[in-house]
Amino acid sequence: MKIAVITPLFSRSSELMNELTFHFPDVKNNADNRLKTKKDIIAFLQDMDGAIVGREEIDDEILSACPKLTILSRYGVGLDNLDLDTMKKRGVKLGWSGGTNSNSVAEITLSLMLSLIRNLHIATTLLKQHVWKVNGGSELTGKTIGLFGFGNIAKRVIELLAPFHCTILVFNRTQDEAEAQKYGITFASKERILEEADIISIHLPLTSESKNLFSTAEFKAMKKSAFIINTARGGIIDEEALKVALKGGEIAGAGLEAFLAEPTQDWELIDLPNLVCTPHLGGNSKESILAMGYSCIEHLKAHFAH
Ligand SMILES: NC(=O)C1=CN([C@@H]2O[C@H](COP(=O)(O)OP(=O)(O)OC[C@H]3O[C@@H](n4cnc5c(N)ncnc54)[C@H](OP(=O)(O)O)[C@@H]3O)[C@@H](O)[C@H]2O)C=CC1
Ligand SMILES: O=C(O)C(=O)CO
Repeated sequence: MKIAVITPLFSRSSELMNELTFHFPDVKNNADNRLKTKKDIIAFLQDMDGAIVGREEIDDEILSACPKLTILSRYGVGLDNLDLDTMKKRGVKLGWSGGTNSNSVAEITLSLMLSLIRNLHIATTLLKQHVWKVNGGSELTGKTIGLFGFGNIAKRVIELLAPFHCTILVFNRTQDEAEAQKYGITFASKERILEEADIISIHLPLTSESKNLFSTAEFKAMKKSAFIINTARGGIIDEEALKVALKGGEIAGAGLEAFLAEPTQDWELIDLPNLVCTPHLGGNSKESILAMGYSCIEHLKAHFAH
């Protein structure tokens, strides 16, 4: 079987590459990230039986040009870059690595929460400019947290928040009351969360329903003292509206880990003092790099064993 590794992130780990080539000796690797266009991806995938993909866009045009492909194993969790309908139509299987990076993202979410509420990002910036200004913010303990999504990452965030005794309100598509009791949360409407939350954190996939879920009206409905965090996908927050809200003091601050365009070039947004930001590193701890990779290899092994 010929396996393509499209995402250069996978081959950062020699352990993963060794394991993959042990099971599949015929591996083509995009280690130097040279696939820049759709044409490049098609040429790379053309003769392949399976592929490990990161966040590269794989659409109908690519799939129809690569008829030998029978599985895409996703190195990561979000599926917004894959045309799932076409994959189904063409009988291309999906290897999904759900949960493999949830602790990693949840820890970054907690870091962003603490940074925002205790002013760490602002204090760091000022001190590096040799300005000694003391503003220790508020404590996270006892605050009301609004989570959008109740999947693997949101549930891990809830577990990590346990020692902080927060009130946790959750907006989700489906509402399982037994799970709500288990996690000690309350399902709530978007409106209630906007009105009551001290920190909102987004853990939804990017879909047509979640695109621009947070825009001007939502920021106006939030408390002026509230913060918003997005570790999910750019596009769920309207970045133009966010800039206006952050500049105008409609909300107190934001934590962004995912951006509309990545790498972002929106320096007007990045330079805002009440923004704390990371370059989409949430799912990339040493531990999750291995967990995502081994999950991909297991998908390929199971698929080609049949
Ligand atoms: N920054 C990073 O490095 C990473 C970012 N991510 C992003 O985070 C997202 C969430 O990850 P994860 O928790 O693992 O995913 P899960 O699939 O475990 O959870 C997704 C949750 O979103 C809910 N949901 C889906 N669509 C809607 C909707 N339209 N309205 C309300 N709720 C909805 C689901 O509801 P239901 O219970 O009904 O299915 C589910 O609770 C990923 O899709 C990805 O984009 C993921 C990993 C790493
Ligand atoms: O798993 C994901 O979806 C990520 O964004 C990180 O790789």
